[in-house]
Amino acid sequence: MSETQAAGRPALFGWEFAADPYPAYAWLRTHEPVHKTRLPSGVEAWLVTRYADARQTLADPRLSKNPVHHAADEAGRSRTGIPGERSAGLMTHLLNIDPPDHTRLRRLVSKAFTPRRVAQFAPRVQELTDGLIDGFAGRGEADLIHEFAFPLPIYAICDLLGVPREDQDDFRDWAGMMIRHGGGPRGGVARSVKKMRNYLAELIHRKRADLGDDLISGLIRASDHGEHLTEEEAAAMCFVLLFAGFETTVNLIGNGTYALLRNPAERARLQQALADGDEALLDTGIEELLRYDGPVEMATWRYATEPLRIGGAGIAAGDPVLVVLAAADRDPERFACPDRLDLARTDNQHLGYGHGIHYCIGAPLARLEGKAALATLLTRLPDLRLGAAPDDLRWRGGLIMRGLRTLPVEFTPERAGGAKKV
Ligand code: HEM
Repeated sequence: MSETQAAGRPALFGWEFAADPYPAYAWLRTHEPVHKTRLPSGVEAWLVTRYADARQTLADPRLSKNPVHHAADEAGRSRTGIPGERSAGLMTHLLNIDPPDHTRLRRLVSKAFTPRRVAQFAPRVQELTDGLIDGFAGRGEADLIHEFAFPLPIYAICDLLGVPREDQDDFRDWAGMMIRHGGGPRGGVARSVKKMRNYLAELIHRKRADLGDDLISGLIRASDHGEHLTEEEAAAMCFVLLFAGFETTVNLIGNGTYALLRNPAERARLQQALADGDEALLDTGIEELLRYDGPVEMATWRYATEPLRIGGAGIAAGDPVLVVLAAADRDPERFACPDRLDLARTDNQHLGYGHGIHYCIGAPLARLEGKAALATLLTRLPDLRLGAAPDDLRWRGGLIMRGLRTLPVEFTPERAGGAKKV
């Protein structure tokens, strides 16, 4: 790398970067596509920014998901995970393990996420979506993150797991603590994770005596039929479903709505298609919103188990590697006019759900929730508009996730429509 390139390299990880990281990623893709950086936490990691390299890296078995391969921590403790968690065993989950354990555990939950099984949730997701909109439709304004995007996925995941309705508000509070303090003061996160862990252990115990049709009961059945699933692994599974399925979906709804409000022509096109009863644009549109400004900015941590090369860069054994999905999905080598939002885009094999053996298991549920949320908002609140200037909006500062702290909106209450009969 020449001095001029180093001098021209834009700053990463500041507030300005959080608001719009795409110009910095475009620079990296061109000048240093595989770039070693020091993260705000002090950990050094490689950022992979080109689509072709990103896709290959996500599927490379020489990169482990197990933090014990992190060279910077000989004691085997992850400096990258949630604090206070490793000892509790909740971190021994799908995103932190490799085959054969990964293959065994993933097979156990994959049945819960077939498109057919997930489709059974459609009426409940629609009911939740309408109930939340009913809560603010008469007011003419709302914060769509806190009043809409945030509660929807948490209730949906609770239903999927089989958390009784009367306990779901506790879950909402714990999850809220995790989101609010993510990357900030650590005590709050550790406390809510501990509460969640204790609750899950107790729930698994209770379900054993009264099995139902939910995911936790399915996991218990599997463990009773010789699938070698320990109670700790079952709790870790519930935790990863919450952890991976919650803030991601919040951000799909938040970033997706924001992108539509900032692209009025595309939004009008989608609104018209929905009014005509044509859902094809919603199907391609949700994928485009994932590509254009997806919820997961970087895939989770990977560690080189041996020296290897990515896009010409030499990676040492033990080095952490972060695949920047947000950069790869705007790569002009792969996508025509990548910075343009085109809801009808069909050649759109984006990496928003990852790639390879860790590809998002919850994608069918996320699609269902994202489509219900956006279609219902645009249909019931036809003149929805931003309630703040874009420059006044703040983005969460975390490394992995990309999402807004708040999304103030306004609309005319008299024009708000009622819930569709399902
Ligand atoms: C729009 C919403 C979502 C997005 C963008 C998303 C994105 C992703 C991505 C990028 C990965 C791969 C991470 C990596 O390889 O480092 C992943 C994995 C995963 N996701 Fe999602 N996700 C979403 C929703 C969900 C939901 C709703 C659930 C479950 C309720 C879920 C459960 C999981 C799990 C368990 C994994 C780990 C799979 C494995 O390691 O085998 N996700 N997700």
